[in-house]
Amino acid sequence: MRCIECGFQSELDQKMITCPRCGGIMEISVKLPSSFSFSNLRGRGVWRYSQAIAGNYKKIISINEGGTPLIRTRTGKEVYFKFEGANPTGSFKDRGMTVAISSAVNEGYKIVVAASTGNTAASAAAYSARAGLRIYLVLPKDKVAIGKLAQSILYGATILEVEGSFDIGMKAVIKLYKEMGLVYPLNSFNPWRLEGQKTIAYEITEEIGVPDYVFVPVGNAGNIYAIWKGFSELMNLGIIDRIPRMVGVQAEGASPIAKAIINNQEAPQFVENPETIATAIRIGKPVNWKKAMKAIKESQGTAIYVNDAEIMEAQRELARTEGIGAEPASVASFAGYKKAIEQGWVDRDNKVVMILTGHSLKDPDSMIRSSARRIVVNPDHLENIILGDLNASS
Ligand SMILES: Cc1ncc(COP(=O)(O)O)c(C=O)c1O
Ligand SMILES: N[C@@H](CCOP(=O)(O)O)C(=O)O
Repeated sequence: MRCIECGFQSELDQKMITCPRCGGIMEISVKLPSSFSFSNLRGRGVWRYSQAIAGNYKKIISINEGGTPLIRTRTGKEVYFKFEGANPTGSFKDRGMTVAISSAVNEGYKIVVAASTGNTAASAAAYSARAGLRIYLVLPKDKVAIGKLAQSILYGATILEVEGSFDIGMKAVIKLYKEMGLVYPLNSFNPWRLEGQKTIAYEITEEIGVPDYVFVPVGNAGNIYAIWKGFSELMNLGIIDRIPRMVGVQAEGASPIAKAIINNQEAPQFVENPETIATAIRIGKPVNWKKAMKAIKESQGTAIYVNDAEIMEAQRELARTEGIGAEPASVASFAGYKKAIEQGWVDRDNKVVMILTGHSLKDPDSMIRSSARRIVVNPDHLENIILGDLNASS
């Protein structure tokens, strides 16, 4: 393990979450066994890749996460959507949560905590329930999509609401963890969680080989790093000979990393009051910014931002042309891809994967805002509507 801030190094230690020397964010290095081969793996989902997941797990808390569909666009091009909405609680967070909660259980913790814009909360609450752990969730008051809040309530979490943005809750959780060793933190500054999320890269590689580009929505910025880490591990072992360019996509009103990359700055300027319709990525101070920028730079990728109108248009287009329902933050990847095509730095013939991070049902309000054809009818004469349409189109 190595601290990304001060360079402190340690043997793998599953109790270690932040740097014991400076409190910074830790990276976990994994050397896959030289015998690693996709053809020898058994089972499906995250734990199919257990040889690659750092740590010891006497007991695994799983709800059969991962193994999500990689859906090819109906245009027939080599363009794919990795639909993370198909995870047990409807987002990619479940991949990380199975590993983080299993670590918490194996290390003897009884209480877990997370700050969240909603998806981490729902996932953490479900896995805590399955593990029999007590969970506290710190949420930005009135800023969490209704489906996610409903999930957290259903799974029995204690919900602590704070005024202001997610970043305030995130800071409070880090402080709580550092000052009160009793609680296990489930956010993505916990590097063990990212060990689960990196399996997205393993699944993509096993199914279609190496894409040219992977588009990832970026909020707290752990996932883009985790996916890059997965590809890097496979390349270090010689299973693949290159890694895809990682493209981070942020919402314009919450885009510190994208702006830093675009403006060629070493570090982002944090956003005090992030605003976007994509509440899941309404984050102004991403804790993993260093890891995300490393992933982008080392993969020779880039970052881009999209505005709320582009996000909502992408959500509609994805649903109405591909039949895939994803929440606003999720479709930032598709909105980013469309922009990259428009700007001409991605070609329609490139092999591309867009990560659709969460299910549309998470945020019903966003779907209801879409233009809809809703007609009050006489139930005895439904045919009038259809015949009228046929006449109009002939
Ligand atoms: C649906 C969704 N997409 C994307 C993200 C961004 O992921 P990350 O925080 O790992 O950048 C989140 C949460 O942050 C999310 O809930
Ligand atoms: N969108 C996230 C924000 C927290 O991210 P995390 O990956 O650090 O837990 C959420 O769903 O809460």
